[in-house]
Amino acid sequence: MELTNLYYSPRHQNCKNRPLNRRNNQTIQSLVMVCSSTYLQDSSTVSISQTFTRLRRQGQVAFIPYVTAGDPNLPTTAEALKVLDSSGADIIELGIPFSNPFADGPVNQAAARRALANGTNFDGIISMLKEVVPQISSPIALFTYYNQILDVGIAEFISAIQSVGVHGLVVPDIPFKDTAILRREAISLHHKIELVLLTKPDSSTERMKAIVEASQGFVYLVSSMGVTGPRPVVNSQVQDLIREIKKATTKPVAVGFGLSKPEHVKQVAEWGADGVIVGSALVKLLGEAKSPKEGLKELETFAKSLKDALPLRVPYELCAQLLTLAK
Ligand SMILES: O=P(O)(O)OC[C@@H](O)[C@@H](O)c1c[nH]c2ccccc12
Repeated sequence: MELTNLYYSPRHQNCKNRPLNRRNNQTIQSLVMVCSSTYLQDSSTVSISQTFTRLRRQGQVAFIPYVTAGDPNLPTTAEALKVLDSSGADIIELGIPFSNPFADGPVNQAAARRALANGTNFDGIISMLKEVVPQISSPIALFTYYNQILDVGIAEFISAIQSVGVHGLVVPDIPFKDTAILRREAISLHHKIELVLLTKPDSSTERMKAIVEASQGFVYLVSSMGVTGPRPVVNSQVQDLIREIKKATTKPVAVGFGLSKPEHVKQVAEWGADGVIVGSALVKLLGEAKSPKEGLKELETFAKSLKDALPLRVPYELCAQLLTLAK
């Protein structure tokens, strides 16, 4: 843990976003270690909301990788989920390949084509998840276009993903009026699926407020207009967008679209994001590698570099204790 990354979390009203003084580092480091270890819970698979609560206590930003199921094949996806889980993923977004992924850029579109070409389908993904979910601690947020749910049937789709322990659902193209139907189906006695909604840079304040109000687990802030895919730099608007959303809700905000380098995720975290979502840059490594084995190795290395780039936040009340102690 790089102590220079220690700074107040912008979450607390009277908190200032400034580095902690570096005096007496040993004391600070040992206290942070003790405090974060007391918070360390058994992170066996818990819900998305609970994951963010744990991370908030530990002063951590969620690393949320995205991969496409079945690319390059389902057995490799099974391994990729385990690799991402052991490389620091806090939540994993898993895409169901679709024939018309209109919100996706070339990398994710190619991944969907490869997955569909090798016969990947919903039933195969469910069977794979049945095996893998018990082996990982990161909750899975399934990513799908709305038509794919309607093709299976809302009740059947929700029941199938609940049965294998999926915790979240991200449906970028669901009409806002239909989200209540999905939320109703997704809450069952035994297992609630959290429906994550997306807000975009061009969402009106009124629409953004309605989205953050209805979103469960976290709010997905799409960082830039257009389709998914690596951007050279992070849209500077994101800092203000995060601030606007945090005026409207205390729910966690995770930023995605275009984040493709460690410095991107660090920047977004320092702007106050509670989570960062990286897809295409990981999908490219996994799906376009010389072999699945090579792809898994590159996935692991890159995922770890992204996780390591995320700053540790020390909750304000802990900062105050640290600073008194360090005097
Ligand atoms: O690929 P990127 O630019 O890193 O963005 C994440 C994105 O892949 C993932 O969240 C996602 C995949 N397909 C989508 C379609 C719409 C919104 C989001 C997505």
